[in-house]
Parts: sequence; C-alpha cells; structure tokens
Amino acid sequence: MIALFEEGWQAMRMNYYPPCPQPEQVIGLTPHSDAAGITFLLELNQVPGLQIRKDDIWIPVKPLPNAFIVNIGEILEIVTNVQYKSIEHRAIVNSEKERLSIATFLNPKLDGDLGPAPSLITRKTPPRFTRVTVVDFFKNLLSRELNRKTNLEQYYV
Ligand SMILES: O=C(O)CCC(=O)C(=O)O
Ligand SMILES: [Fe+2]
Repeated sequence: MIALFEEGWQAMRMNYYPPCPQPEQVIGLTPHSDAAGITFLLELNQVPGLQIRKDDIWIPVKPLPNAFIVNIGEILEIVTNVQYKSIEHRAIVNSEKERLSIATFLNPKLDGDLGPAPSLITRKTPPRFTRVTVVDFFKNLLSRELNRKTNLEQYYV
C-alpha cells in the first residue's frame, strides 16, 4: 500500500449541476464507482444530490456543512481483497438550485501494479482479483462502455 500510494498522484474533478425544472428527465452524474484508492468529496453549497446504491435502492446522502465525504474506490477494494468495498453512486440534479461538488481522487503510482495485498491472502480469504498493471487498469477504465456499472468485474478471479 505504501509503495503504491507514496508516489501516487491526485486528480480533481469539479462538478457543476445546473438546476433543471424536470430533474427526473436528466442525468446528473451517471452511476459509477470511483476507480481511485480513496476519494475526498466536498459538497460546496450543501445542495443534496449525491445518492449511493444499497441493495438496488438509491439512498440520498445528506450534505453536512464543512465535511468531506470519504469514498472507497475500486483500487482500494482490489488491494484490500474486498475488506473495503467501493460503493456505486450517482448525482441527481435539483429542480431549483444549482449544485457544486469537488472530488479529489488519490491514485496509485502509474508504474505499479494492482492485486490483493499478499498479507491479506489466506486459505480462507483467497485472492478475489487477478493482477493488473495500474496503466492497464486505467486504460481499460477509460475505454469501457459507459453503461457498465463497474470496471472491477473484469478482474474477478
Ligand atoms: O457530485 C457528487 O456528489 C458526486 C461526484 C462524484 O461522484 C465524482 O466526481 O466522482
Ligand atoms: Fe464518484
């Protein structure tokens, strides 16, 4: 983990969701799980919109003032061999108010490779993912079809 993330890189995405009088007709941010190791998300103006999927139900996340939302990404799910799970989420738009969020993604070094940490592999917890280089992981991610829920399933053992 230290070897991967000490020389890692950060990316930042700023999301702007203009208000829409018919919010059910538009997609804010399409359902996805973050690829990163970990994400820090700031909801800038406390307008609700973020939802997580739990048992096939979309659950709204209430914005808290001066707080970050910390999201586990798919890469951490791989490295921890699913001891930490990434969560599928999306953002919907508001009928009256604009919404702004900033996501900061902590990513592993590009010349590393990903796979469950050897210390977490036991007879009872065999590896759940095949190994992949960080570069191939991101190449696959960026070339996937947008209707695919997760990038992870192609690495399942
Ligand atoms: O706007 C939000 O609350 C979600 C943003 C998000 O999930 C992302 O940028 O990956
Ligand atoms: Fe996200």
